[in-house]
Amino acid sequence: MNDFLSRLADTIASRRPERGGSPDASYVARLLSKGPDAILKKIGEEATETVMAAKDGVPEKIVYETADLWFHCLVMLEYYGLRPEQVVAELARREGLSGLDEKSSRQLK
Ligand SMILES: N=c1c2ncn([C@@H]3O[C@H](COP(=O)(O)OP(=O)(O)OP(=O)(O)O)[C@@H](O)[C@H]3O)c2ncn1[C@@H]1O[C@H](COP(=O)(O)O)[C@@H](O)[C@H]1O
Repeated sequence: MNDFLSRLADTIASRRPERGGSPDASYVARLLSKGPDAILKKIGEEATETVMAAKDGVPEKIVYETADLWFHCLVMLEYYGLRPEQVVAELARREGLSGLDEKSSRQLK
């Protein structure tokens, strides 16, 4: 999975206008060239569509909308010069740490 996300992130990075991505030929180039407000608006829309799909409970719709959401998050990460490997590394750092334990340690601080 990590390999695929890395490859997709590389494709997205290659669509940066300064790397020759053309807004006429590429959805990603078009979205990157519109800037952060347009990218973040798409994430908001896709998050809402994911929630609605989950409420409907149709597995294919949940997978489809979650893919749209993840994809647009990858575009957002690229816009800010970040990589999916960094998100996976953060999840890996949390592996085995109960969310409840983490929350109570924060409340002690
Ligand atoms: N995985 C995706 C992917 N998932 C979703 N989308 C596009 O994201 C858009 C989702 O927006 P909506 O569903 O809201 O549809 P819409 O109403 O047409 O969108 P808007 O006009 O509102 O932006 C659609 O145009 C989808 O085609 C994607 N576009 C590209 N990719 C990947 O990115 C690569 C590079 O794409 P290009 O930059 O277009 O070459 C592709 O080879 C794919 O691997």
